[in-house]
Amino acid sequence: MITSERMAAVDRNAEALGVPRKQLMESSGNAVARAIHRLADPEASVAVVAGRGNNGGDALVAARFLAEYDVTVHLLGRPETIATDIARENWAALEAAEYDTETVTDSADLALGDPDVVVDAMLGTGVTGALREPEATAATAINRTDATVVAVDVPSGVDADTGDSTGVAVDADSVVTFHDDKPGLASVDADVTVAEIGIPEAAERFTGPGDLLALGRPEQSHKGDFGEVLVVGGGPYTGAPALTARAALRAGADLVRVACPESIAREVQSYSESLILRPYHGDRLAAANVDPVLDLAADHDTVVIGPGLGSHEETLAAVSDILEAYEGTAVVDADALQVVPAVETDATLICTPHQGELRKMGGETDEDWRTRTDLVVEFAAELGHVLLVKGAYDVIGDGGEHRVNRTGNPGMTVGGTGDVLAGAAGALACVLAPFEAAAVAAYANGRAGDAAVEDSGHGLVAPDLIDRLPAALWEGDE
Ligand SMILES: NC(=O)C1=CN([C@@H]2O[C@H](COP(=O)(O)OP(=O)(O)OC[C@H]3O[C@@H](n4cnc5c(N)ncnc54)[C@H](O)[C@@H]3O)[C@@H](O)[C@H]2O)[C@@H](O)CC1
Ligand SMILES: [K+]
Repeated sequence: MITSERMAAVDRNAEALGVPRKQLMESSGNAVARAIHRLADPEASVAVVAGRGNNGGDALVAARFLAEYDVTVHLLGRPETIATDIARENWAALEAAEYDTETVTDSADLALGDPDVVVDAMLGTGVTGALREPEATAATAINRTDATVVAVDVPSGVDADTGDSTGVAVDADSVVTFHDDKPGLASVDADVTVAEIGIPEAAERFTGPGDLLALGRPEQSHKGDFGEVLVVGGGPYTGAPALTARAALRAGADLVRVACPESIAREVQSYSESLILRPYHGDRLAAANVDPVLDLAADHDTVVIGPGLGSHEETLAAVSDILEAYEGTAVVDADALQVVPAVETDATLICTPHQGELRKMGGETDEDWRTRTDLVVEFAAELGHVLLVKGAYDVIGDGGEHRVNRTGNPGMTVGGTGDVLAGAAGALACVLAPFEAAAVAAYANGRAGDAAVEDSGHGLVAPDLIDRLPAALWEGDE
């Protein structure tokens, strides 16, 4: 099963892998035509009803694969209003080759006749709300025919994710859907065929630019759309929590506060004036700080706990107590990771170990790490949390899904890059589901590292990544 949002991401990733949308449209149209070959005898009459989006584009392609049939293509709307280049190109191809085409600008003008087959390609995953005109009238007209109705991707008017329809929807006999089944089709009373359209498996397995689509564009978001992050770190180390907090800010968080021992507050502040500190009593996290930190945590959208905390027994016990009582979303990094397996919590944790830390948590690693994503998925399931295991290939797993990130470079083994990643994950977890936040953070962090190496060669330091996070998250790669 794949949601519309994930489908759009995978489609974008396929494009980045060298398989552009127009190629996928060709495969989709071909698959629809093959379904018609199975359903109808040669010379049967086929009415293709195409909308102006890519769903319609699929059917415009299908028309070219139906030479044995008597095909008429009805385009709903003027050709100039076709929404995408690739659909428009396929319309132009039909026109140039003098296919039997009609444009319908007024719903009253739709003359379907009495076809043997109707191809419903008005709307697919791009539908929002109830069908408007001329689509609504066309849906009623389609439902009134005695034809076998073949819907492209989803019956028009049906929401691919929920199966809901807010008004009239096409009553299809059969549905040819692409790449993977859609959740909304479960409630549709029709034969559903899933057609492979040549999307490489890597477009789903590897993070790519499509994974960033869920973030939206910076101009669409406003201050307050992201969220507030609390970094709980520092003690024996002072640089780590500062890096984490600065990374969270650059990854979009509206506000980041650092809870650290008062003994190091001045030094943490010295890294950046923009950091807001909430110092707690003492020189390392300990039992007395648990309640004040929990109070602070309750006022934030996410918490990042671990960077620079050290592994003093008292500190680890305090981390356990905090995680047990906390109920929100937390990124757990560095020394704090080792307490996670024994912690019982209602919190949603994103754990970011490297392989050494993973072993310390009781997880299994393998030399051939790339092919052993199952180890991460299984251990994540055992923990009940999201795992982001850092390495040459980062593996992100949540017990069900997994994704592999291959951005980044050997220069990133330098200290502090993990702190940056944890901060980015904390910020992104304010706006994305935990698994997505972890995947996008890994992708962007690696991309920032790649950009840094490209700009200045090797000799990378962690702050180089921080400066490049906004571009890595919000700028296209074409
Ligand atoms: N990876 C993918 O996502 C792929 C998608 N493909 C096809 O592309 C389709 C999605 O294409 P699009 O994103 O262009 O979307 P659609 O073709 O589903 O619809 C977009 C158009 O419909 C209009 N519209 C939206 N809601 C409406 C309503 N309630 N009443 C009337 N008009 C409405 C929009 O203004 C827009 O012009 C899929 O369903 C599938 O058929 C395939 O070509 C292959 C790959
Ligand atoms: K459709």
